[in-house]
Amino acid sequence: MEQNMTSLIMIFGATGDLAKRKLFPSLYRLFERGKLSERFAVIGVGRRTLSNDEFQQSIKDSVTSALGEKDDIEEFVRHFYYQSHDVADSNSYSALKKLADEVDEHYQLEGNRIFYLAMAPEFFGPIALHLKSDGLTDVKGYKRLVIEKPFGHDLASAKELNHQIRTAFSEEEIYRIDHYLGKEMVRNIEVIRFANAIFEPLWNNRYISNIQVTSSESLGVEERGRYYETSGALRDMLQNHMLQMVALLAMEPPISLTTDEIRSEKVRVFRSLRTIEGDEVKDYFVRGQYDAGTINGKQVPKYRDEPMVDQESNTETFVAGKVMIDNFRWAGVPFYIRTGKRMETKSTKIVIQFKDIPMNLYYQPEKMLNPNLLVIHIQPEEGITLHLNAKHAGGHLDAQTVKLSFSNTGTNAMNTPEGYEKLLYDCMRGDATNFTHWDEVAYSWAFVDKISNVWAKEKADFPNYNSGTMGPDAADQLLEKDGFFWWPVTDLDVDTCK
Ligand SMILES: NC(=O)C1=CN([C@@H]2O[C@H](COP(=O)(O)OP(=O)(O)OC[C@H]3O[C@@H](n4cnc5c(N)ncnc54)[C@H](OP(=O)(O)O)[C@@H]3O)[C@@H](O)[C@H]2O)C=CC1
Ligand SMILES: O=C1O[C@H](COP(=O)(O)O)[C@@H](O)[C@H](O)[C@H]1O
Repeated sequence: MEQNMTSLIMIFGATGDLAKRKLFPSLYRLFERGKLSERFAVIGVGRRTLSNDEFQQSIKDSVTSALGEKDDIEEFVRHFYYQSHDVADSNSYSALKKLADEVDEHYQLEGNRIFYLAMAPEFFGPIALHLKSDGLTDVKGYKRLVIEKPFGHDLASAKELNHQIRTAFSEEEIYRIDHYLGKEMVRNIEVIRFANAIFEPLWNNRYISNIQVTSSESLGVEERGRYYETSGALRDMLQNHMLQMVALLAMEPPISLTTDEIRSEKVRVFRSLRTIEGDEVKDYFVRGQYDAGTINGKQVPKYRDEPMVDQESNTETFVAGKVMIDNFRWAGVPFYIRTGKRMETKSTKIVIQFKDIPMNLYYQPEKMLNPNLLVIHIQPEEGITLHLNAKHAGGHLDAQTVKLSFSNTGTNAMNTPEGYEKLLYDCMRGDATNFTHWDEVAYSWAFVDKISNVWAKEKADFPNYNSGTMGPDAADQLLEKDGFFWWPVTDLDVDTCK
């Protein structure tokens, strides 16, 4: 794999929220750890007028607010330049090219360029076309395009966008960000699965009864009402982050750990997703929208009262679904997924529930033997918990749940890097494994479009869950009718499992 860390990083949208909250602190952390070569530079692009000094000050502010005061911050920000540039204005790309060429020469960047599009998605296609037509991609080093979500609004618009960016960049040069793929424990899924003799033989429909993936947020839609109204939880979270986690949980072992091999196994999972359409949608998927309620003792408004949200909005802020993977390994095993805003707590967890043993010798009639669970804690805590049954010391032979727990937070708290830091580093190294390939995007949109098409035609009975709860009752009924229930995410905390 290429390890050339010498690069010019051009961030389009450098005055925006994502750049300030995630990208600049992540770049700083790479710098601090010595993972950026001395020969790197960043050109920030935004519409507003800023001098280089003002831009560098905004970088300092962003790093300080995320990571605290840093002694070497002046040295870091010296690598940053700013260009005021309206991406819709075809004439201003020549000034950008001139600056890029000068910076390239000054730092001897060997013509290596990363174009990071941290802007509203309607700009992605036009920027990519201009980068090519105005010669910014005409370099002797590598050129890579990092593109933020959402990648399209549906399959048709995603195809159109893909077509536009493919005129300027090859598939190998496109890094579609899914920041969940930068999370430590999401990356750990394949290691837990494929490096443990005790799990791999059991990882199939003979031993697993169901898998639950929850990503709950206690925050509401905040200031993103305009975007969210056109998106909803299905497009915002399920089409990308949730289905990516399902793919990692369900894929076959790759023959090697190369980008192509891992991607092709994930694509095979997407191809095996059972299509849910028409009348079936209500049997497999539940949508919700938050009402007012109380979170952490604080009263919060309903979704329809959030800024830039329609008073009659039909947008879902919660989605739960039963996903079936129709292949030899997973036939008959439901993957239940749910995600939503203004839920009880911020938590992303995966629960693998194993089937019951054929006969239970160790229970009193009123006690049930608990199923074995493997819990993968993605965030906020990071770790793994295995729920087993064992005898209490000194007691009778009655089985009790005991938990074997590994807490990543306990051993590694200060070193757990932000997902964006890892993904930026991967991109600089030329490792696209944890970015989404076009085929994954296309299959996931095809799956999601069938659901959104049905929902778009029917007015929902919203709001249907109170803020501070785990979603509408129908999400519980989705599992109850299969004889299951959602494992409560709060009781499964890795830190409480000693
Ligand atoms: N914020 C987040 O947490 C997340 C964001 N994303 C994605 O990242 C992308 C950016 O989001 P976010 O940072 O929140 O957006 P913001 O609205 O905060 O920032 C938008 C940026 O685009 C610039 N911009 C807008 N129009 C133009 C134009 N015509 N020419 C040049 N620059 C322009 C703005 O510059 P100026 O203000 O100077 O005009 C600003 O720097 C989106 O695709 C979003 O979906 C994905 C995951 C999380
Ligand atoms: O992509 C998105 O993710 C965030 C949740 O990310 P997390 O890392 O905090 O779990 C979500 O709030 C946002 O709506 C969505 O666009």
